[in-house]
Amino acid sequence: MDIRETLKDKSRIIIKIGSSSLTHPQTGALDLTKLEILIREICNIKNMGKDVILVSSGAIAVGSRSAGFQRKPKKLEEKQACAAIGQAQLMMIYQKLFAEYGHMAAQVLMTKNTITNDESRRNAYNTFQELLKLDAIPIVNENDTVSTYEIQFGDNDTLSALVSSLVGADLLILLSDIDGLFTDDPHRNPDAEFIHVVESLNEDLMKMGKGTTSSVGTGGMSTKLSAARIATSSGADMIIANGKDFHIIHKLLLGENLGTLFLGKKDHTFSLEEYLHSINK
Ligand SMILES: Nc1ncnc2c1ncn2[C@@H]1O[C@H](COP(=O)(O)OP(=O)(O)O)[C@@H](O)[C@H]1O
Ligand SMILES: N[C@@H](CCC(=O)OP(=O)(O)O)C(=O)O
Repeated sequence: MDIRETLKDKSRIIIKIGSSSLTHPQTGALDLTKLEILIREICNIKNMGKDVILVSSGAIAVGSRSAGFQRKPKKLEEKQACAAIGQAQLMMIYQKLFAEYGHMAAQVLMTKNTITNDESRRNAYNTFQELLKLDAIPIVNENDTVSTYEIQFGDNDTLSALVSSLVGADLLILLSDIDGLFTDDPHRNPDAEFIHVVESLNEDLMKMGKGTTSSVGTGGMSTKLSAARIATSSGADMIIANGKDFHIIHKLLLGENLGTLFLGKKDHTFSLEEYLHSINK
């Protein structure tokens, strides 16, 4: 059987959208046409009886545009203020659009502490389980406004993989401004070649992921590959695909050969506890 065929059977799906996929490149303002499509795609997955969690970036990009910044703010307190403005705007739009299709959006803001502290992690786990039981669509972002080092070191690629591991998702989809993983950053190296499937993430592959040149993105490909390591070793498949047209979501779930597919490990080698121990050392 084609490995992509198995994507039809996924039942707990995390979708991560990067800032660059939510905003107009010329102005940085939200692309409302694209958002309408995103919400329809997600509601349709819910209507199939599957669980969906959306990890949405964009708070700083949207807030900084509203606050009149010409480019991504550099100072920490500026980013935090912009995140506060932008997150509220994003949630207002998500609430409205999901409600139009009869679905409930729920905001979950997390910090690194939510994952590293045993009690907070258990709380977060219980909340996710309950939200999914209630058929709500959790919309996750880092709590950028209050968590200083999150903004400096944090990125939603890693966060989405940790959420994927926490809730036992079977598929993580990262939608970005690029078709998937190339052998090198194609914006800098025109000879870079596209990689369709990654069966095992070795060190050579990890080195292919470079940072970002985008004016709104944060992690680039390197954080997406770290996310792939976490997600696949907790048993989930992961796809990096282009978020320029969100119709790609149902195409991926029908098994179309789009994006880079990272195959989940069958032996579930990832331990959230061990990972937390390693980042706290
Ligand atoms: N090996 C690679 N393959 C593909 N893209 C790469 C690679 N290395 C670095 N990149 C860069 O990563 C960018 C995507 O990351 P980013 O800008 O953070 O987007 P997002 O906001 O979607 O998270 C691409 O536009 C590309 O320039
Ligand atoms: N939490 C931040 C985004 C962090 C992040 O990883 O951004 P991106 O590289 O656009 O996915 C925000 O909402 O602005």
